[in-house]
Formats: sequence, structure tokens, C-alpha cells
Amino acid sequence: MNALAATSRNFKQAAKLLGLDSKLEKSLLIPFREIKVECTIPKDDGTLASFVGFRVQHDNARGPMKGGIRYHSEVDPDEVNALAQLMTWKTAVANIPYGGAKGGIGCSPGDLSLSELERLTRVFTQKIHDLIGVHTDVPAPDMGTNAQTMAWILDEYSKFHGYSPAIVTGKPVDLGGSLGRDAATGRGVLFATEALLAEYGKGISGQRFVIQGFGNVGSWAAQLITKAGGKVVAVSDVTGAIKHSNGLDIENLLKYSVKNRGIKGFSGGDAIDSNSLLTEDCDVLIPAALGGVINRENANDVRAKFIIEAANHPTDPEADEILSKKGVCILPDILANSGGVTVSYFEWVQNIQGFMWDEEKVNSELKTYMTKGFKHVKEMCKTHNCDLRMGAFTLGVNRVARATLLRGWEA
Ligand SMILES: NC(=O)C1=CN([C@@H]2O[C@H](COP(=O)(O)OP(=O)(O)OC[C@H]3O[C@@H](n4cnc5c(N)ncnc54)[C@H](O)[C@@H]3O)[C@@H](O)[C@H]2O)C=CC1
Ligand SMILES: O=C(O)CCC(=O)C(=O)O
Repeated sequence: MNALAATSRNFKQAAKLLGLDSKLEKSLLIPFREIKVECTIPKDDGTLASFVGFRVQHDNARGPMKGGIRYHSEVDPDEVNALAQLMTWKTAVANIPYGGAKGGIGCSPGDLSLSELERLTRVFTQKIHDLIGVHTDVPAPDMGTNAQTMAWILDEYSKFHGYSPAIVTGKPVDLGGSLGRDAATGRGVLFATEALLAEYGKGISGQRFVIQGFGNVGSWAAQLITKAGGKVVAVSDVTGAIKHSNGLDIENLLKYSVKNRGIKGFSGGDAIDSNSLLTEDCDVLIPAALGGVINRENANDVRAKFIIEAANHPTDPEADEILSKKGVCILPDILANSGGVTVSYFEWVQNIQGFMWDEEKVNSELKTYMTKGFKHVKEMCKTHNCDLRMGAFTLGVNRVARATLLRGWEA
């Protein structure tokens, strides 16, 4: 099932549980605005290369639209649409004053030089600068983009609108980025996992984790879980997968992967087939890369007892049903990975106030938001007698629906 069909299906199920009016349901599903732009750049060798960039602004009932920008070869309009919709429900679950948006450019960032990436980012910003804004739509990093990408957007946007650090979050600390944003999604994953395991009388310590993806989210999650006493027994990235039943040395794996642009060839474990990573024996599985990776093809073979969705929409609805029958507990993306956008919110607040927080305050506020989010989701599970995914969807959709009704429609 494609990402948009899957996300819309979850939304519709939540709308049904909430008894939403059908016209309101329809209006919440349709994106506010979909932008598609052509981005042509000269390559370093003088030839031209053309790419297509997207920004989908899904909903702004609760505040400025917010969401990352992805650079990946598989970026397509349906996927960006689904990811924008997920951002709307995610910001509502986190209870931060934002709506949802997402952007992307269909490209392979690993095949572009730094200066080509800079030109591409600047051209994309030129094409969308009058449709984003500090109080309308605030981009951030996602797969294939990082703090440097945000710095280029900030600089290009500021040429048109004057110096505007709050136009993006996840930017370098030297340009007004927040301390703790880099680690925030992984740290939020840790806090959410702790909250979930505590329900089962368990802690991080002693649990065996498998993590798919070793980029920003996966590598931070791995480091923080290890520090908290968990054992990361297998990891994969786009270059390969590696396993060590006594726990991988994450610090050395990170050093190796930075130096070698991937984990392939790391000698501190056994190489395994990337396709088998998700079905490795473990207590907790953390997909932290692409969407749709847990599906009807492999769901039956998943051996984890818990799945923490650090990636966006890693689990297909068909897999959801299979896993539920197997008794696997899934902490859904719109709660599990909301730490990133939550600290993005803290960054935006700091930029607007012109006052920087120390890292301790960022991390402790993040813990408060993640713990509250988990508690509110559990309350919705009780009210609607549903699983955590529907608990999170009903919480998010209900908050957005209430804001929409309160604002009303122009006569
Ligand atoms: N960066 C952030 O703050 C947030 C990211 N997310 C989600 O987390 C996921 C990961 O994002 P980032 O870590 O930021 O991206 P990233 O670009 O920093 O890292 C992505 C990782 O996934 C790996 N990967 C790509 N294809 C793979 C494959 N076929 N098999 C295994 N690994 C593969 C890459 O090698 C890399 O290690 C995405 O789904 C993103 O939407 C969600 C919330 C916030
Ligand atoms: O930090 C943000 O604004 C958005 C992060 C993001 O794209 C996501 O949560 O999927």
C-alpha cells in the first residue's frame, strides 16, 4: 500500500472512532496547498541537471505549518503528501502550536557534490521562498538533509526577506540552532521507549535492540540506548547490515561510519543480509530509515516484542494487522519520533524570543513533552478501546478538528 493510502486509511479509521462529521473529515484530509517546482542547476562539470522539488502544506488550523525537507531518489508527490499529513497529526499529538507540512527533492544526495547540493538547495528556496515564512511554514531537516542544508535555506530566504533565523529549524547552533536539536529525535525515541517499557514493568537496561538506519535518528537512538544500558545487537544502513549478539560497540561503529560513509566493512560484528535485519531476534525493533519497510511480506517473521517507529510510516496497515494478531506492541511514528519537531519548536521559540536555552533545559522540556504525549495517547486508547496507533491518531485528529471548528469557515 502506498504511503498516502496508508496514512489516509489510518486517518479515516480515527475519524470514524471520533464520529467526525463527514464534511469536516473531507476537509481535514485535503492538503491546504501542494507546491511542485522545477530545479535546474549547473553541475560541477558544466552540464545541466534538473530535479523536481515539492512542498506540501497540509494544515494550519493549530499554527504555522512545520515539517522537514527530504532529499532522496524515491521522493514523490504522494509520499510528500502523506508525510505532510503525518506532520499535522504529529504536532497535535506533541501539543505544540503548529500544523503540518513536508518537502522533498527527488535526487540522490550521495551522488551530488557539496557545491551541487548547495546550488540545488538555493534554487529550491528561490522557488518557494514566498510560500514559506516564520509564521506560515517552517522547514527542517529530514532524510538526506542536515543542519548545513538549513543554513543554505536560511541564507537564501534572508536575501529576499531580511535576516530570518526562525525560517528554519535544525540549523547550526552558530546560526541560532538549538542545543540538543541534532540528538532530539533519537532522544525522544529513548524517552518514548522508556515510557512504553515501563508499562510492562521493563526498562531499557538489558533489552536487546535492532535498529534500521544509522543516520541522524538511528545513530543518536543507538548511542542513547547504549548509554541507558540497552544492547544494540544489529544495525543497518544503505551500505549494509551488521550484527553482534553481545551488543555492537556503537561509539566505534559511529566513528567508522563517518569515516567510511557507511557501516559496511566494520570489523566489530558479523555482516548480515540487510533484508533479514527486521526479522532478527531482539526485544525492541527500531526502524529509523525508510517508510513501508514492515509489510505483509515480512510482518509474520518479525521476532521483536516491541516496535518503536523512529522512521515515518515504516509499518504498512496490512502489517499492523498481522503484528497485532501476533501480540507485537507498536509505538507509532507520530508519537515515537515527535522529539525532533518538539525541539524544533523550542528552537523557533528561542529564535523569536532572541534568548538561547542551555541543553539541560532543552532535554528536560523534551522529556516532559514526550511523557505527556505518551500519557495522552494512552488515555485515548482507553476512551476508544484501541491500540497505540489509533490512540495517537484520535488524539491528533481530535485536536486539529477542534481548532478547525473553533476557527470556523468564511461565510
Ligand atoms: N531527522 C529528524 O529529525 C527526523 C527524522 N524522522 C524520520 O526518521 C527517518 C530517518 O531520518 P534521518 O535519520 O534524519 O535521515 P538520515 O538521512 O540522517 O539517515 C537515514 C539513514 O537511513 C539509511 N538508509 C537509507 N536507505 C536504507 C535502506 N534501504 N536500508 C537501511 N537503511 C537505509 C541511510 O543509510 C542512513 O543511515 C526518516 O523516516 C525520517 O523521516 C522523523 C522525525 C524527525
Ligand atoms: O523538526 C521538524 O520541524 C520536522 C521534523 C520532521 O520532518 C518529522 O518529524 O518528520
